Amino acid sequence: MIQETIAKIQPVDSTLAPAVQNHLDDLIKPRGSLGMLERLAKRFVLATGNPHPSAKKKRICVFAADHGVVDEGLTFTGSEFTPLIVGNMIEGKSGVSIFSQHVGSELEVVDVGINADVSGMKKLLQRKIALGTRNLAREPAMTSDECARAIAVGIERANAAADDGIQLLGTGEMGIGNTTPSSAILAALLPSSVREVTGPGAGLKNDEALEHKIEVIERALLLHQKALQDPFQTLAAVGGLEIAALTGLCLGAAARRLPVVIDGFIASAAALVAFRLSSSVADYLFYSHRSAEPGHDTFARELGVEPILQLGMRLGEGTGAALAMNIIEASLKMYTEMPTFSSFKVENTNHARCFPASSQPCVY
Ligand SMILES: O=C(O)c1ccc[n+]([C@@H]2O[C@H](COP(=O)([O-])O)[C@@H](O)[C@H]2O)c1
Ligand SMILES: Cc1cc2nc[nH]c2cc1C
Repeated sequence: MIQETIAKIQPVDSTLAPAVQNHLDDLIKPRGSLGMLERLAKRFVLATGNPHPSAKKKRICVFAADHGVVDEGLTFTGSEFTPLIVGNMIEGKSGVSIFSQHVGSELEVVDVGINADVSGMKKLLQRKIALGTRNLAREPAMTSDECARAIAVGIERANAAADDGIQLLGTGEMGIGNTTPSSAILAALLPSSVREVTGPGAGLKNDEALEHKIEVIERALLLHQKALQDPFQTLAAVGGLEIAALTGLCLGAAARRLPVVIDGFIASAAALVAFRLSSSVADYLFYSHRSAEPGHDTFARELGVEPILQLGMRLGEGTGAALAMNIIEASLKMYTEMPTFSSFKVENTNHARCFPASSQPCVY
């Protein structure tokens, strides 16, 4: 299923880019004056191939799972918070539930590996693969089979969204301990030093706790050195079930030409794996916000991506993805609803781009 999906992912047709840019430049406004909104609309039109784009139908897919590596004492809270927050999510009470309602997005919450019996949570999609991962500091977090099954759940949810007519997908996750596998993935696949991509996650007691987290990840990367040659094996060795599902969501969505908003730090690690499996995935991804988790800046710089919001957020769950969805939707309304110079039969004033007049070329 994974290889089949990857085979379907096509790069966008960049020969359409000049026509899209011409339309943006014909909209009745000074050229480039809507800044990033213009780039967002262009990316969306190219991703979907639809000259009349819409993001009215939105869905955030949250994957939840636990992590054996919490045994190393790398988190402020215990794994019991994972089912607790997931319970809040499905009852409309967590950060992502409130923000997704605010922006008019559907919310889907999927268990792929919570270390608790959550079968009584009726609004939770039950796709449990294991009761969390194994401790990646001592052994591979997942078997290849578990990792492939988690990716397949993500692909399944992307296909379900596309079949339901969803026009914009957002990622979300919940999993105490999941910044550790995310940092390990970034360090292995960017690549970068562990220190540069490791931070406090949801919270750490003190600087020594951060040093301990760095040391555990460095040790894990040495232990799994062989696996790090390959993105799938890296994901299995040092990743997480929800991270693998998010990788699958990115792959599945790209195969269906369905744009995806990547939430913060953890989702970015999942997107990186997808990108390393198929570089064309990048054409379908948007990045909601600059996570306050320090390693996110390294990720954004190395991949040359442009997060939309900068609000000091580091909650995860899909909170940033929810907020950025409305901005992307606004950019599409600009693209489809704003009149053009041509329609008014007035001269396009865009040759007078700079004010005050300057001998310097304009940069947009
Ligand atoms: O996505 C982010 O930018 C982000 C940054 C820090 C923490 N989180 C959330 O906090 C949890 C992971 O933090 P930790 O310290 O338990 O590894 C997990 O449930 C994430 O949703 C999320
Ligand atoms: C309370 C809490 C809420 C969260 N939401 C996402 N990760 C989280 C971690 C904690 C600890």
